[in-house]
Amino acid sequence: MSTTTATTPVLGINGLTARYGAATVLRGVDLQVKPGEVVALLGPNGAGKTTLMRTAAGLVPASAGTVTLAGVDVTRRSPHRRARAGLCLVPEGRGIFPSLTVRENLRLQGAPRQRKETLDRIVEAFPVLGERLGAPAARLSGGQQQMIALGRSLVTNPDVVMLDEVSMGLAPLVIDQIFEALERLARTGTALLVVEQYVSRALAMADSVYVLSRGQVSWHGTPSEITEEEIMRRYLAVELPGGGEVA
Ligand SMILES: Nc1ncnc2c1ncn2[C@@H]1O[C@H](COP(=O)(O)OP(=O)(O)OP(=O)(O)O)[C@@H](O)[C@H]1O
Repeated sequence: MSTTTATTPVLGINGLTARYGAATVLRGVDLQVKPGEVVALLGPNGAGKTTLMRTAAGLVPASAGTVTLAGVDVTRRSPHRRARAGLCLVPEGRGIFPSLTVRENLRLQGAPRQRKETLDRIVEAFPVLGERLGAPAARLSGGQQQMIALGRSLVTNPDVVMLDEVSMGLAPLVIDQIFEALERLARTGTALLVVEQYVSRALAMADSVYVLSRGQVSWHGTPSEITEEEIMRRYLAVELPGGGEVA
């Protein structure tokens, strides 16, 4: 009997290195998402956050290191098999099909037998989608389109969902709704790895925080161990009013 099961991460990233051609973008990244945990992944533009998620999902090959799902090494598995093993990526830009209806977008994944049940669950989480099931996704607002993307992540009942800048381009009120939906999702026990430009929102919901700088983890801890200001000033190189130094 294993005594490590309780702490085995749902998603384990170990010494991960990835490159585009000659450019190395991730350099030996270690990151763990434990069951049911919300992990925020922060860092300046170009640090490699999207690449980390794409490599975990199998869309970018790892040139060194491993990706594990519930302790199982999936580094050489296809994106499809990783999705079946419980990993879901909600990409930046939403990845929905504008000309298909809301219902069709939500039905693209998942076993046909469970479609009705799944659709009910998604509509329960995002009631506004229930009112627009027959409409082409292109006719929905940006926030509603993001709800489709999030809804699709529920279809396969994943153990861990990676969310890349889900608030991008949305109005504050809509972002509130999206984050409420994420918190509901987290409460059901789904682990989340969240890349988010709004540091305060990310810190408010995270159990664990990683800061990535130039493809390496530059800080890791809990939100109680760091302030938003410190992250902005030391790691994101954002000049704050009052003349804070830039790292
Ligand atoms: N398909 C690609 N081909 C070549 N280089 C790429 C590709 N995608 C990203 N890069 C480069 O890899 C580096 C990391 O990019 P990535 O998008 O992972 O960073 P990020 O932290 O997500 O940044 P952002 O916040 O701007 O999305 C950047 O220098 C970027 O220009």
